Amino acid sequence: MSRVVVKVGSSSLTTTGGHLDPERVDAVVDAVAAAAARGDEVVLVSSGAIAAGLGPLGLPARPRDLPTQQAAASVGQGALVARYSARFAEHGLTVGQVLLTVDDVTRRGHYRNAYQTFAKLHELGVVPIVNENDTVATSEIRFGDNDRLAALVAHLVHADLLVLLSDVDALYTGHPSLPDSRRIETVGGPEDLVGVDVARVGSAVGTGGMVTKIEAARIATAAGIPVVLTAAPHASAALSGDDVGTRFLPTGRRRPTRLLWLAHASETKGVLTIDDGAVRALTARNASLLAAGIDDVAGDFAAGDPVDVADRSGRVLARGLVNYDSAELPALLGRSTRELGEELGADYEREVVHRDDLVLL
Ligand SMILES: Nc1ncnc2c1ncn2[C@@H]1O[C@H](COP(=O)(O)OP(=O)(O)O)[C@@H](O)[C@H]1O
Ligand SMILES: N[C@@H](CCC(=O)OP(=O)(O)O)C(=O)O
Repeated sequence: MSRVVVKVGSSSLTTTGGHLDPERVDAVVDAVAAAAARGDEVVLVSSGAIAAGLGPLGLPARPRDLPTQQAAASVGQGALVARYSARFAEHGLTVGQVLLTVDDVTRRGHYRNAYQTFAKLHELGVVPIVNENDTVATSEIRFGDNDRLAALVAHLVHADLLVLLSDVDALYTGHPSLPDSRRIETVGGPEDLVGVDVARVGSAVGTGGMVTKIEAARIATAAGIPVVLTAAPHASAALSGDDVGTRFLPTGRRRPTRLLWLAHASETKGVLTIDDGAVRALTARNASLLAAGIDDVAGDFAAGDPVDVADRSGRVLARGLVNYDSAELPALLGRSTRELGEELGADYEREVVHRDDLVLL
């Protein structure tokens, strides 16, 4: 038995007219249901909420402004899940909708919640259908794309495989419409992507094109999870382990889950610039970041927010969840923990970023 995260893009589920294409949704469901029948646990990360909401709202194209995108997502997500529920039910399977925002997976309490939700759904034999919570996500808190969301979910649920389904059957050396472009069968590491042209944009309804898929594959493979990228009609073959599409091999080992979210999912709210001694403490000794090693604070953040940690040249070397508000930090900079404790009370002896909340990049 293996645990698989399958991500399907907007262009594989909807018509150009902005409606769901029931036959294509059904084909994805049938492939997932067949894998579930073999004993696999599948999490489906499905885009398509915005694309499926266009037709019902009479919108001719994907709107540019956030409020209209949110409205379209609100309409389309319902239609999407209704169709999924109906088709999975024909296979005797129940689906559960999971809508995530960045906060759900970077804040400690929320993160545990998300993990437990997936664990319970699996225990109950439910197929989770995940999307970003587009109707409430604002521009600052958006994952940005579902390819990355799928990679992070794959890590969260300890998946053995991530399958990215798109409207193109593989990664090609250049845009697939160009005559010289060839299919890339295997990507063993970043060196295999040198010279591969992914610059041209994707479909009209999708968001990321190939760039976000490669980024998602990088996140998943770095965490030890292999990735197969192929077209939706090959879903069944990909889930059976056949040689289709492009396979990205693992390049690294699993890391603690919450820190992976922190490294890849969060939009940071500020920057702490640290001195050379603090750089050494963080990188060589895995130490916590103390006020004494901080030169400068930029941004507007509250305790608990994710921030970048940069050296004096401005290079970002770590990310962490900060323990103080941006307003109270400047008065603490450069001062020892003991001094702060004596002057301001024990509450000020806490690290600025605890090492458990810090991930080196
Ligand atoms: N080197 C490449 N190999 C494959 N596809 C590419 C490449 N460069 C750009 N693309 C484009 O990326 C598109 C897939 O991205 P996108 O439309 O965002 O998909 P989805 O909606 O499935 O997330 C393909 O249809 C293709 O036009
Ligand atoms: N959350 C958005 C999808 C965003 C997205 O990444 O789309 P796609 O590039 O088609 O995977 C939606 O459901 O419309």
